[in-house]
This record gives sequence, structure tokens and C-alpha cells, in this order.
Amino acid sequence: MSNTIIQFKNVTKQYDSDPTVLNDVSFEIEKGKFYTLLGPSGCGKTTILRLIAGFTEATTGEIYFNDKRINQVPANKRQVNTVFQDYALFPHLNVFENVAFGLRIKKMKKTDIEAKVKEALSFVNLSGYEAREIKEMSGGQRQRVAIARAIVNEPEVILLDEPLSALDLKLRYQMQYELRDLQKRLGITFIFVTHDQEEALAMSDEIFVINKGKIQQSGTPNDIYDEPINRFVADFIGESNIVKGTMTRDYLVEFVGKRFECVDMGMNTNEPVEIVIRPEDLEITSFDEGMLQVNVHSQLFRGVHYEITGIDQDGNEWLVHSTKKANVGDNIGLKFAPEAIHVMRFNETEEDFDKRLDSYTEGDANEQ
Ligand SMILES: Nc1ncnc2c1ncn2[C@@H]1O[C@H](COP(=O)(O)OP(=O)(O)OP(=O)(O)O)[C@@H](O)[C@H]1O
Repeated sequence: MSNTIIQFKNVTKQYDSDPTVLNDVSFEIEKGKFYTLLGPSGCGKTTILRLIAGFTEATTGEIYFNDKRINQVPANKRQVNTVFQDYALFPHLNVFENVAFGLRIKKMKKTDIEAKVKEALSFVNLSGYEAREIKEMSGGQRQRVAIARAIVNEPEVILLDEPLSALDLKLRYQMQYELRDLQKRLGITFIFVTHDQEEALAMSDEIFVINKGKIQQSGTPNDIYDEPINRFVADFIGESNIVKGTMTRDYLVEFVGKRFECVDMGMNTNEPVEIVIRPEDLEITSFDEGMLQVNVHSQLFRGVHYEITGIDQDGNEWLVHSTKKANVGDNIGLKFAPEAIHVMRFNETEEDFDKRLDSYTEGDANEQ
């Protein structure tokens, strides 16, 4: 049996006010994993959730749930529950009744409702809070009530639309752990929306990075961090140094007037490229030993490391995370390993990136 639970095939969504909210989006969601839709405000994340939940219809394209086309299936007939940003709890009902609400609508037997609500509240560590009013609950507790209300219906998929954004930072971290742990214990699919890249990296099995109504890249947090396919992804995920360069020949790339060994993934000779080097991959050394030379522009102490910026001879700014100190105004050298240089094509799409890698690895196999 297929492990795919949700599939989007060439889905487009248009509004009169916004003609390309989603532009030909295709993806597959597998059962039992934690997915994150990550992207800046207005990129179309919530629209994808609303299409899955059945709160809005696709303009074109197909949406499948367990291999059945569900474009016209109403929201209440879908095996999906949503946890909203503001939790959408009923303020006049207590915790028990908030969680029981959906089951009462389904006209479930009273004893079954009691058992299920108890179980759901225990899952989110709220046993004993049944009689509390919503206004007597803290932000984190309200969040857990909202989750209990979603899981009590035993949906196959839970959609979470920026559910942690109302919480302060400490509670937010705690809830990240709790949500991740809950998803593992329940074993059901979570689709989580955020614009916070750290949150996405910490929580997800798979991330879809979205911009301007298109999925820019999908993959595990490691894949996306280590192999961003274009400038948008490299910039949006983590901190990056991005400069322009040219592939001079296989495994050699030129930038800031010098040639460096790099890991080549099927680029053409003389092809203009963009280079990404993460700040933690740059090491401070003496001016003469440096592979690049920069003049130190600023330095901030960040507890675990110093955050240093330096300007090279071409005027590019380099961000360095280093346990070593530098002094503003000093000329210093920077060192890095060939594997730290990540070479990207200009504006490459995920489809073209995959094709390039396929033909490159096939080429490798033919040479052996
Ligand atoms: N009902 C609607 N009518 C018209 N335009 C809409 C409607 N809903 C969303 N849009 C537009 O669609 C675009 C994408 O919205 P969406 O809510 O999916 O973005 P988002 O990535 O979730 O953003 P945010 O992080 O700010 O919630 C926006 O430009 C928005 O103005």
C-alpha cells in the first residue's frame, strides 16, 4: 500500500486580488511524518492548509487524500483537523467541553466521550484540568487544549497554522519539544506552518520552503541547510555568505579574484554561479595564511561565539561565527574547507536541480 496520504498535483489558487497565490504546486505528504511549510508572510502557506482542510477550493489542479480525489469533498467529511493560530477555543465552555465539542456533534455515547476526552487531555499533560475555564488557562495550556481538541477526533492528519506564534520565547521552545514528542507518540501526520526557520529546522522530518506561491525546495532539515538550491533558500534558512563566482573547470570555482577547490555537482565550465559559505564554516587565521583577506568591520559577543563581519577587497561582506576574537579595523585571513563551499546556479528550481544531479550521477556511473 502506498505510504502517501496527501498529494497535490499542479495546484493553482487565484483570487481576484492576487492572481498567483499558489502557482502550479505539486507535492506528496507521507503518513506519520512531521512536515513544515516554511516561508515569508504571504507566500501561500495558509492557503495550502486551507486547501487540505477543505476551507477553500483549488482554481486548477488535483488534491488527493489516500489516493482519492477530494477537490469537492466538504471540510467536515475530511479526516483532517486544524489547530489555529489563535486556538479558536470556546471561551464560555470549560476545558472538558471544549475538547468534547466535536464528539458531541457526532452524537457519540456519553461514556465514550468521557473516555476519549480523558485520553486526549492525558496525551497533552492536562489531566485534572477538565473543569477549568479557558480564561483560567495560560497561553501554553490553551495551546494544549486546542491540540487535545484536534486529536480527540482521531484524524489522520493534523494541520497547525503558526500555533506557537502567540507564546513567549521560552514557552515556545518548550512547546516545540512537546509538539514533536506528541507527533511521535501519536504517529499521525502533522503539517505545521511557520515563518520561523529555526523552528522548522528543529521540529521537522521534512520542510517545504515556499516563496511567492511556489515550493522552492523540499527535503530534510539537513538537506535544506547543507544543500540550498538557490539564493532564496540559502538566505531564508540559517545565515549565509553569498557571493558571485564562476566555475573555471571541474572542481574549481573562482570568486573574489581567486580560485578555490570545491565540490562540483555537474556545473559547466565558465558558468556564472553563486557561492554559499556558512558563517560557522569560516575560520579566522593570520592575514598571510588566509584564503580570503578581510578588514574587520564589526564584532559582537554572542555567548557561544563571536559574530564578526569583515569586508573583502571587492566590497563583499563576510559573516564569521568564531570562538576566536578579532579587533575592529584589523586585517585578518579567513580559511575554509572545499566542502564548505556550496555552489548554486542562479535561480535554479527544484526540478532543474534534481535533473542536474541525476544526469551528473549517471555521468559518474558511466565513467567507472
Ligand atoms: N480570501 C482571500 N481573498 C483574497 N486574497 C487572499 C485570501 N486569502 C489569502 N489571500 C492572499 O493570498 C496570499 C497568500 O496568503 P496566505 O495566507 O496563504 O499566506 P501565508 O504564507 O500563510 O502568510 P502569513 O504567514 O502572513 O499568514 C496573500 O497575498 C493574501 O493576501
